[in-house]
Amino acid sequence: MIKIFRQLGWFIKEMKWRYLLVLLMLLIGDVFSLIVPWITGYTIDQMTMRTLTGSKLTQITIVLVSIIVIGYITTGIWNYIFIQNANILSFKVLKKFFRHIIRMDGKFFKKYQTGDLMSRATEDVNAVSEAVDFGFLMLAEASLYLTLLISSMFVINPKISIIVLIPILIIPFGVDKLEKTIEKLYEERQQSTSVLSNSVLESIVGVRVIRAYAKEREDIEKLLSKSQVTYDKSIAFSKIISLYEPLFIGVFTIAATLAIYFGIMDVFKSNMTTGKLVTYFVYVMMLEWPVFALGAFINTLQRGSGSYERIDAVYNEESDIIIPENPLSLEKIESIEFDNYSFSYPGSQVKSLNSFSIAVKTGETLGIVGTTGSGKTTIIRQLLRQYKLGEGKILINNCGISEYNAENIREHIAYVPQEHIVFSKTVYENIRLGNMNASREDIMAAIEHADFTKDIGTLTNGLETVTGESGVMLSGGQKQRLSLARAFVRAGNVLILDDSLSAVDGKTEENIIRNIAEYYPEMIKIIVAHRLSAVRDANYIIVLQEGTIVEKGTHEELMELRGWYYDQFMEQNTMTTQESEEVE
Ligand SMILES: Nc1ncnc2c1ncn2[C@@H]1O[C@H](COP(=O)(O)OP(=O)(O)OP(=O)(O)O)[C@@H](O)[C@H]1O
Repeated sequence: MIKIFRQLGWFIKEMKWRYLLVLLMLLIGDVFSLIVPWITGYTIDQMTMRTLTGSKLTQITIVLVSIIVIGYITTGIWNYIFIQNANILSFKVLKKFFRHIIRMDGKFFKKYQTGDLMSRATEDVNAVSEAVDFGFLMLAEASLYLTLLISSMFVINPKISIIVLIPILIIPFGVDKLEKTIEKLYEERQQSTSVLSNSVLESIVGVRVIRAYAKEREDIEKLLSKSQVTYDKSIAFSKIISLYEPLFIGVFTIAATLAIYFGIMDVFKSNMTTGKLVTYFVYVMMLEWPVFALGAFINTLQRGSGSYERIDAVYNEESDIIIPENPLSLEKIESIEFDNYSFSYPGSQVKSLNSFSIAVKTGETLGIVGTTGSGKTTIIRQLLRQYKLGEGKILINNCGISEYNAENIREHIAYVPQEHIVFSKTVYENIRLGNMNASREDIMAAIEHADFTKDIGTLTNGLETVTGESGVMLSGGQKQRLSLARAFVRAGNVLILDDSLSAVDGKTEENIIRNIAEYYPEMIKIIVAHRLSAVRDANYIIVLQEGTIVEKGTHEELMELRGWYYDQFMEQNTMTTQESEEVE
């Protein structure tokens, strides 16, 4: 339980003045609320002694009204500060969370799936902020109120107060017994929630494929079984949590019974006035709230602590991409070289790149072709520093790639990935993401170079058309050209197309390749393709098989070799000729 204070110590320290103000407000509110029973007892004694005058009654009424007003103001202030604190903490935790995951590498995203990260960023962050809001409030309220109440009770009757305190001492033992079980059950519940979130996300994203393959029933059953696990875990957690309430209520009832019994005995023995007994009774009744608050706070803080651990686990994940202490500054990428480079993905024994060597410099085009799964995308991922480095060297401007900051390298690269990421924004905003400083003219030119202009006219609102979630409003070819236009506005030194022309027809591909050569002559171009026409004019073409370069040269040289490239080219050409004959 103390763990949460260690975990959130940094926040409490940052917000110490706010917390002190809250404590002051609570103290004022609590002291004033204790005066009410005291005044009640005093008034009863005045009445029984027949000394209560009209002016005394007016004074008493004024004091009581003032107490209500002060209580209202102090409660308003601490409430406001607590809610604000919770919001500030959520914001800070989320900011750190996103900053951290955005820097993570491929290994991290293999370990933490999207649904899991979403559940940590929502449910767990809420539980932590609830701990700061409701949990800390309960703690402050319970400890302050209990101290004040018990002290006031001691002032009235120390003997009975000692007897009342005895059952309250039972609480820490009960809490200690329950704590470990609660911690375990909470972690299990959160874990199953993460698994469920992930499945729900997968089903929503893949709903079209599920329908197309008539897998609705199987998918619903899969989701139901995961929901059942989460339900069972939640019930087990709630059961143990519900043990808290009887513990605290039981303690309170014992304390109240003892107070009533011994209090009446003392009045019979004339050790206490009736008014004092009434005040004492009210104080005992008032014990119920802080005793309950103590239970609620332990419960909330424990959940907050468990959730903080789940968030902290993400914070503690370190990227394999080491940031150099004194990175070299990269103004422009002029050359890229892989020298005898080998790489295996984390946890894999297979070499996805094997003794791979190639060099390309400003103005040149490198074409990468080969069988599927031969390592083409892996080369790009290594250049973009998405995974740890392998053996051998990758040189940028003749210096080791690890001597630069990964972000600095990426700044100069305009990259069109295989999977097109389109955000639910307008077409214009989607393209502008490539370069937020790009002018409208730059964007229009990029659209033209991506051969996308003719499509804009067919969209409902032209450039202002909202693409819908993941670009549902666009065809596959349109998404590809939108991604291309985004890369063209980037104004980097390196253009990487990872099979980015696969969804466009031959004519459009030809236009785009011609535009790249004409408008971006200074860039280093790396084109990964299955259709060989996309790399035909490249300065170097490499053919990959199982991570190894098996053929290398210009189009003409490779055709002379009569190897894989030649066979593939002939096959693709025959298919294209047949297709055009069929059209005719
Ligand atoms: N994250 C990963 N973890 C482990 N192995 C991976 C990972 N990504 C790719 N691989 C493996 O590395 C090899 C090369 O994959 P890569 O994506 O580079 O192939 P590719 O040539 O681009 O294929 P395609 O033409 O189908 O896009 C494949 O055997 C693949 O299964």
